Amino acid sequence: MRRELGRSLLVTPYKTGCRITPALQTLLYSTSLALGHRRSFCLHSSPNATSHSDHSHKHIHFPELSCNPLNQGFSSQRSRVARFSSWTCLATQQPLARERTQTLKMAVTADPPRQKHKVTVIGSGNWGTTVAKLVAENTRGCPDLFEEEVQMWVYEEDVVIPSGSPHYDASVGDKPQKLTSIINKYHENVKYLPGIPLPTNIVANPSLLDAVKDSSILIFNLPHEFIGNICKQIKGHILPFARGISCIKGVTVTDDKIELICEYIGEELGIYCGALSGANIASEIANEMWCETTIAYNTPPCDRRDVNGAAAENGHVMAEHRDSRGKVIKTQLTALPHDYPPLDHGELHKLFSRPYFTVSMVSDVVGVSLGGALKNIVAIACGFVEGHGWNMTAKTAVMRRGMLEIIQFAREFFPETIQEKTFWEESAGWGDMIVSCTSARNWRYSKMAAERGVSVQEIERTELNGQKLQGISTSREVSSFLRARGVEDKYPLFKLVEGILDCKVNVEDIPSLFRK
Ligand SMILES: NC(=O)c1ccc[n+]([C@@H]2O[C@H](COP(=O)([O-])OP(=O)(O)OC[C@H]3O[C@@H](n4cnc5c(N)ncnc54)[C@H](O)[C@@H]3O)[C@@H](O)[C@H]2O)c1
Ligand SMILES: O=P(O)(O)OC[C@H](O)CO
Repeated sequence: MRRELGRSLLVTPYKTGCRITPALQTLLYSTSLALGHRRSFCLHSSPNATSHSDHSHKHIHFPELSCNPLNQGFSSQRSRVARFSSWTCLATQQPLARERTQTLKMAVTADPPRQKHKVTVIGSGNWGTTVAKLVAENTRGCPDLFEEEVQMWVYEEDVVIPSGSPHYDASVGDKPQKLTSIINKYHENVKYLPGIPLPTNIVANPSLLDAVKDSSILIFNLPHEFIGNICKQIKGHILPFARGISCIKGVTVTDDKIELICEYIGEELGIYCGALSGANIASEIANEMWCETTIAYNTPPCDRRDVNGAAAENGHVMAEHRDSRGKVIKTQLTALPHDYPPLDHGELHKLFSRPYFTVSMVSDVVGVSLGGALKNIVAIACGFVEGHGWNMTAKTAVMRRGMLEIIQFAREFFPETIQEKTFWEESAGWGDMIVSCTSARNWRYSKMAAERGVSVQEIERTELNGQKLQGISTSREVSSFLRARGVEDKYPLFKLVEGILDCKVNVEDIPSLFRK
């Protein structure tokens, strides 16, 4: 085999009986990715095969080759076999040497994807807008996979542009304007992410149903207390094969049942939804300061493609997908149609990763979701401790004990699938714990509350300009869930935070709680 890098030309040395080794397969595949084409051709290693039935040989994904003429001798629509006498490299439009190619057989197992994924971000707060920014940069950079335009649903508000803003218009003065109009006109979310220029392919949309229409990728990114209402509104109005990623840090507690937000979304909408979480401060990422994150996504069986990129099945299929408790989900998932590009770890990586945003793909939705949700309770505890006047040593003790309670919680309530290494190895684990207890909002504003001697809720109302502290509601939800099961004493730190929020416990009580 010879590869002329300068011309991006791939030439294969197939001769009669030539075997496609795993090493060759890997090289062909990586070369095809590097060339950036997505075609679903496969070559057969049996050069003398004359019919469909002969092709029980190894297939390779060989996307940058086209044959000429393409439609010669196909035996069926979905699995086509033909003899071709000339091959063309799509990247160079050069024919390949005849003697090297004339003995090849080719099968086309699927038409190349014709659709592209349309992406909608639901939510436009500090993190919602930041994620919309990085995703929009990527949809622009991957036009073969994604539609360039990214819809961002905005909870509409009237906003006054302050006179110090470069977007202040004296003729409008202090008259309130719609936040969506401001974002679409100035490409800046002046309320939730001021000072950050947004890509022009983000469209702020005040209509939730219009924003999600025809989108195959839904990114949920708003405070967790609003997700129930959002799901109610969009249920039945999204593509049946849409897939979700939840960037929300929280849990859903209903009828003494605790659910991961991503699974709650999946159940409510009848789709599959993964989770993104990590040590991520929105304002830093919006300023393109480097950080890491973790995405947990278990590609549903019905979406899996074969090695050539072809869909296993087309249309509606019964999918046996398992949830975080190891049970087959009740929802009947609709498979991603085969004329859409696949949606697996590789594609999600392309959608979210940026030079300043390193993405690690995993399958542990429990570890990623609980790490992100429960660390907010610990961050509030650290804020109280520091506001009280104690320093890093006390905070470190709180963080360590907090992590132990998170792991204990995961073991106790999601024993079937939790992978504890997520807490140690991923950004969604210890990474998020550290950043949240040293520089994020839950820590910062609890500290302020303790210093001023007022409640955190009051600080949220007066200081956060509409932003939310997820730790307050998560603390209450988790405590009520633990109490309903009679196990709250096994989680002294979680119990303590609820007690301080309710002004029933003081920070000074912390050491005695742990002595017990
Ligand atoms: N900000 C961060 O640095 C950060 C980082 C990682 C994860 N997160 C998580 O991302 C999620 C979203 O947080 P955020 O920081 O983008 O939000 P935010 O706290 O900055 O903003 C609050 C948002 O809620 C919206 N809102 C207010 N009332 C609403 C209603 N009734 N219905 C729907 N929306 C309403 C507001 O319009 C605003 O967009 C949270 O779960 C948070 O924990 C945040
Ligand atoms: O600002 P917070 O406290 O909502 O936390 C933001 C992120 O979750 C930190 O990773």
